[in-house]
Amino acid sequence: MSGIWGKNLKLSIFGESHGKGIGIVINGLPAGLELDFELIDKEMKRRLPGRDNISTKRKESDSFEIISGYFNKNTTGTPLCVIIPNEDKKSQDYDKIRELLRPGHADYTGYMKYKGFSDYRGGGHFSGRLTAPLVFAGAIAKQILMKNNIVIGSHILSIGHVQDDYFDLAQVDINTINKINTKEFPVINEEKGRKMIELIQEVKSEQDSIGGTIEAAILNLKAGIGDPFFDSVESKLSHLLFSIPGVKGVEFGRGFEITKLKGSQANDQYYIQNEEIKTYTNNNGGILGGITNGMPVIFRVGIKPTPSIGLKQKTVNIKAMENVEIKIDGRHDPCIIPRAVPVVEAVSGLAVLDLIMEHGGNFIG
Ligand SMILES: Cc1cc2nc3c(=O)[nH]c(=O)nc-3n(C[C@H](O)[C@H](O)[C@H](O)COP(=O)(O)O)c2cc1C
Ligand SMILES: C=C(O[C@@H]1CC(C(=O)O)=C[C@@H](OP(=O)(O)O)[C@H]1O)C(=O)O
Repeated sequence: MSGIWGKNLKLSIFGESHGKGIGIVINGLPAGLELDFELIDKEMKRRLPGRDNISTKRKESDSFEIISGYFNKNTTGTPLCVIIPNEDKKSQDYDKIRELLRPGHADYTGYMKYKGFSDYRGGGHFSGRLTAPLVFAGAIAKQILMKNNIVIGSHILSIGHVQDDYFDLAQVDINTINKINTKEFPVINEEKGRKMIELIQEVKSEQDSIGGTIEAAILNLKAGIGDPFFDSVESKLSHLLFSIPGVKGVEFGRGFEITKLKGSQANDQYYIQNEEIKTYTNNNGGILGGITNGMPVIFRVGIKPTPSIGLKQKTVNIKAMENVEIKIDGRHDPCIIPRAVPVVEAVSGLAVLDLIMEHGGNFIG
């Protein structure tokens, strides 16, 4: 069942973009955790739609209600369920095109899988809106990880061809992350950040959209976490990262660039610092044999241009079985990347928490 994920920490997401609400049930949280609502609010705001002129105009507050699993200001250890109401639905935009398949969105595949019965409004269950509950759950994971000194940070690495500086794979540290965290538009090179915003505004004025990449780092994961083969750290992270709508690629360390190197250039050579084993370089992104090696875990996520664009496109009417043209009105993100940054961090936190729980629950708390 696609809406359920996890081994030790189990997630079940539900809802549709234009239904009553969306939410998540989190199983496996430790009992006795006082939730950090300031952190949850902060993370939810980073993802919020309708917040600036480079995101969708749909205005949601993403205020949430915890239905179960929280009592007397503490998690109970039983399933924690949260609901986020949908407040700003404009379903008439979708009535007009209900039989026309939006190129690049999940209209056709969803129609085939659910035999035409799925809620098509606002992308239904496929909508990027369902990343709101993921951010809620991720904020709880981040809180638990932070107690254990594990920090996750990320920046926008590229929008179209405009490229930010890369993380220094072996040297990225808490100062780098803290500096990015203070920025509204999270980039290392602010000049490049301005160019990215200009590009998003340009494609928006052309009724088009643009894609890009996000680079993320997980700091202070001890060596020895993860498994070979099926539950490798890369597999666990990728599973959740590819669950984010619009994600088309994930690469670790030097990524595909490593294929162009010789072994002598690619291998991360060892040294000892303060009785800890480190590597001079971090081309493998902190993972060897599916297991953490104590260096920062670094990866990049590639996200496609938003499928719903205002420009005319060729498509079909699935009821009439006719070739037609489609022009999509409505409130769409001209670029998904800025709003996906907290989502990438959230799902990474959830994957890491699940991995760590595998290594003994007493690590948490
Ligand atoms: C935060 C976020 C916001 C998104 N906003 C939009 C949007 O406004 N319009 C749209 O067509 N797609 C948007 N998407 C992408 C679609 O949901 C996604 O492309 C679609 O469900 C098909 O899934 P796929 O691209 O993974 O194949 C968004 C995705 C995310 C993560
Ligand atoms: C509402 C959100 O984003 C939505 C994601 C989305 C899609 O197709 O993914 C389509 C748009 O929905 P609507 O047409 O109803 O405005 C976005 O606004 C959100 O992220 O909270």
